[in-house]
Amino acid sequence: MSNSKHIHVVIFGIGNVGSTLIQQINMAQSNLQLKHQLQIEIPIITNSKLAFYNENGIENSWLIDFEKFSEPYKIEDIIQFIKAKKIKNVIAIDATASVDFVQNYVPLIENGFHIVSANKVANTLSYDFYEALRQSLRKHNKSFLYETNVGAGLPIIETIKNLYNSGEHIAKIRGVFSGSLSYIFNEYSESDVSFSKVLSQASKLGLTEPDAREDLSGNDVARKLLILARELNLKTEFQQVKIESLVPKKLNGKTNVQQFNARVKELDLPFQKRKTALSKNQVLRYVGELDVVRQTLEVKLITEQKQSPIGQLKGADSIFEIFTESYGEKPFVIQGAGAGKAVTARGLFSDIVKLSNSLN
Ligand SMILES: NC(=O)C1=CN([C@@H]2O[C@H](COP(=O)(O)OP(=O)(O)OC[C@H]3O[C@@H](n4cnc5c(N)ncnc54)[C@H](O)[C@@H]3O)[C@@H](O)[C@H]2O)C=CC1
Ligand SMILES: N[C@@H](CC=O)C(=O)O
Repeated sequence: MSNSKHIHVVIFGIGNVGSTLIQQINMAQSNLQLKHQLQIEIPIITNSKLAFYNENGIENSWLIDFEKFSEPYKIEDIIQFIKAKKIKNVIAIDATASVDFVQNYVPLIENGFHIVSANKVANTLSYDFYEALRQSLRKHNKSFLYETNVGAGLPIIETIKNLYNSGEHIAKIRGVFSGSLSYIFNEYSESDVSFSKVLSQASKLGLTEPDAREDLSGNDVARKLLILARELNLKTEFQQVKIESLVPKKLNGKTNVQQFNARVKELDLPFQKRKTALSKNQVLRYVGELDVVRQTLEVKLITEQKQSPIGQLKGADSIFEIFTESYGEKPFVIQGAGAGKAVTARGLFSDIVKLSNSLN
């Protein structure tokens, strides 16, 4: 036990992904110890308002402990606790979808935290923010891993980075980038169930964003495209992504999530019309395309032949077709579950282990 490396993980956001990560870490302890001489402790867990602290690491009773003993917090309280208890090797996990939370990244980095994030927001704000974050990481010698930002647990970002760093010329990345939209259109195209019902199933399975309009508006796919573009050193902004939104204007903007959910049946008729217009061999798919040569990014709903690789997708699978110089006309393809709490939490866990291996 004494030779183990101790890693401390502070989890922000204990929803679908965050709570599954806690379960996966708890279940993997003896294996991590045996194979990697690694002990991962979780001294703090939080939701948007409350934090629960245990300097020795939360226990299996964490859910009840959180309900009973959590208290309101500010980010300074978290930093202060870690400092006061002299806790080293600390990784902040962002398992929120919060725009506000990413403003904490730089203060966390300045106070010794590494970051592992499932939240796409930090990588998709302005390019100035993107750069400032990386400057802070370099200055404080800290790491920021975010493999789950694109394709959940699939190794997309690392693959793209490795290809790019080895000088491979990537011309285009095309595919179905969203697990939830994949599930929605795979199910909807094949079944007689209404669009709103399929959407609600996707949400119950933990596939959608906390606000499903983030998926339906195309914003979530646009973010993924932008993240990949920036990995390829394109200084692109979110506003440059051409987006086809599937949310009618009247349900966007002025309605909140609850109001949208209450009126979601209004989506049924327009989607039924699109479905009726399909021939027997066609399906609907929401695709993204990053054309690196032209520097264009576009996300849209298309009609696809059932027999094509994109047309054949099942479940919540994503597919990424990567066109490069060495692979020629035939793309290099990565396919698999592109959303879901278990695969996403596993992706975060892999980032934690990867980062831990680089720490002393
Ligand atoms: N569910 C999935 O399949 C995938 C999710 N992701 C990303 O993972 C993140 C989490 O997704 P889910 O767990 O499905 O969402 P969720 O809605 O189930 O959980 C989000 C949690 O974040 C908490 N939260 C919100 N604002 C916060 C703040 N300022 N500080 C601390 N906690 C805050 C909420 O209270 C909630 O506990 C999102 O960014 C999502 O895009 C990424 C890949 C796949
Ligand atoms: N809503 C997203 C979740 C993961 O990023 C998706 O469906 O891909």
